[in-house]
Amino acid sequence: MNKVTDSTPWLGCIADDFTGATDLASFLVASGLRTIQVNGLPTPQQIANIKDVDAVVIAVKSRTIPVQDAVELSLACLEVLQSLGCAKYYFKYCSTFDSTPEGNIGPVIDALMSKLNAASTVVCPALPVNGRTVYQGHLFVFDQLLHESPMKDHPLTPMKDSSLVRMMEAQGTGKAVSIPSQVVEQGPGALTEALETQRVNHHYLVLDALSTDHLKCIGECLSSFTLITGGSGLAIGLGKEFEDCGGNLTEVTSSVQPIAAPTLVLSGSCSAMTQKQVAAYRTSHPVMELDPAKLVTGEQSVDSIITWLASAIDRAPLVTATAAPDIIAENHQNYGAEFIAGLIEQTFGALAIAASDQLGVRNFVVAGGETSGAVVNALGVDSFYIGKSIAPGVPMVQTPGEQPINLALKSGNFGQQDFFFQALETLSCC
Ligand SMILES: Nc1ncnc2c1ncn2[C@@H]1O[C@H](COP(=O)(O)OP(=O)(O)OP(=O)(O)O)[C@@H](O)[C@H]1O
Ligand SMILES: O=C(O)[C@@H](O)C(=O)CO
Repeated sequence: MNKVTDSTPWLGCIADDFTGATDLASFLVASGLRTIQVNGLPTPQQIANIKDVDAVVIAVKSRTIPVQDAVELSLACLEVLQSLGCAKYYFKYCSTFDSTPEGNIGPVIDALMSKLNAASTVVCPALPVNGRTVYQGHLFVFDQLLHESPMKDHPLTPMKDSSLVRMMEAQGTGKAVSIPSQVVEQGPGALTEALETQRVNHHYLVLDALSTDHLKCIGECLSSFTLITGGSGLAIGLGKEFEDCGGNLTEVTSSVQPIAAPTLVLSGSCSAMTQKQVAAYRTSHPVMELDPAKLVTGEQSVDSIITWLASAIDRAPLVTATAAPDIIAENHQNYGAEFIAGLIEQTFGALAIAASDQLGVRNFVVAGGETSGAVVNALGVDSFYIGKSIAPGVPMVQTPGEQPINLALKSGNFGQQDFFFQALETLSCC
C-alpha cells in the first residue's frame, strides 16, 4: 500500500477532455480530497505551483485526436504525475465511453499500463447518479443500451456497441472480462477475490455498477491497482483507500465566489440533453445560431457575432451550434466531420477571447467537452479552483489570479433542462 506524504499528491489523474476533468475533480473534492485541475500538459512553473493537494487532475483534449498523439500526450502527463511523486494513477474517460473502434481509450490504457508495469487494470465508466450504469459488462444510458441511446448519433464518436468487453478488446491489445453486479453486490470481500482471480488471465477487468453503493464497494477494492480507469464515478469510493494510506479526508471549503460581470453561454454540444437545455434557455434569453455554411463563406464571422453580442450582453446571451442529427449529417456530408467540428470549435474559442477582451465577460457557461477544451485553450486558462456543484459532475470553477474568470464546463448530457439558468445564477449571482 502506498503511504500518503505531506509533500506529494496521492492521486494523479489524466482526463481525456475538459468537462470530464472538472467532473472528476468535483467528485474527488466531494470525497474529501484536496484537488487541483491543471489544463494541458503542465509547464515547469505550473508543476512548481502544485502544493498542498491530495489529487491532481490534468485535463487534456485527447479524446478525438489521432491515436498516437493521444498516447504520447497521455504518457507525457503520466511522466509529470510521476515526477510529482503520485502513488496511484487514474485515467478518466467519458461515462458513455466516447471513442472509436481504434481508440483512444484502449491504446491510452495500454500505454499507461505498460509505463506503470501494471499487468491489469479496472474499467468502469459507470456514473449512476447521471444514469450511466454497467450491467453484465454492457453500458446503459438510463434505460437504453449505449448503442441505442442518442450517443449513436454523436458528431465525433458515434457509439455503435454497448459491450465494454468487446470494445476494450477491439481497441486494446489485451484480454477483457466482465465482473458482474452479482459479485459486486456481495461486497468488498467477494469482489476483491474475483478481481484477484480474474487479473491472472485478463488485463481489463470490466466492473458492473448499478448504484452509488456499488461504486463505494468498488472503491474499497482498488488498493492493489496502481492504475485505475473509468468515469468520474470511481472517485466516489476512493476516500477509504486514501485514509487507509494515511491521508486525512478534508471538507474542502471553496473560495470560489460568483463574479458580478457579464455572462456568455456557448453551446457546441449536440447531445440530447443539451438540445433540451438550449430550447429552454431560448424562451427567455437572446440567442444567436452558429451556421456552419455561413461561417464557411464568411457571411457569419466572429466580428459579426461580437457586434450582435454587444447589444445583448447584459442579458446573458447564448451562442449555439447545437443541432439535430440530420443537420449534423448534412454538415458532415458537405464539409467533412473533422473540418466542421474544428471550424465550430475555433469560432467558439475566438468568441470567448473577444467577449472577454471587448465585452468584459467574466462568466462563461460552456456545453460540450470538445467545445470546452477549445474555449479554455483559447482563453489560456492554465488551472482551476473547484467550486460548488451546479449539477452532478458539473462544478463551478474559477481561474486563479487578480481578474478571475468563472466557468461552468458542462458535459453534453449532464444537467437538467434548466441547467443554463442554474449556471447563470451560480456563476454571476443573477
Ligand atoms: N451543427 C453542427 N454540425 C456539425 N458538428 C457540430 C455542430 N455543432 C457542434 N458540432 C461539433 O460537435 C462536437 C460536439 O462535441 P462536444 O464534446 O463539444 O459535445 P458533447 O460530445 O455533447 O459533450 P461531452 O463530450 O462533454 O459529452 C464539437 O466538435 C462541435 O464543434
Ligand atoms: O464522464 C462523463 O460523462 C463526462 O465527464 C465527460 O467526459 C463528457 O465529456
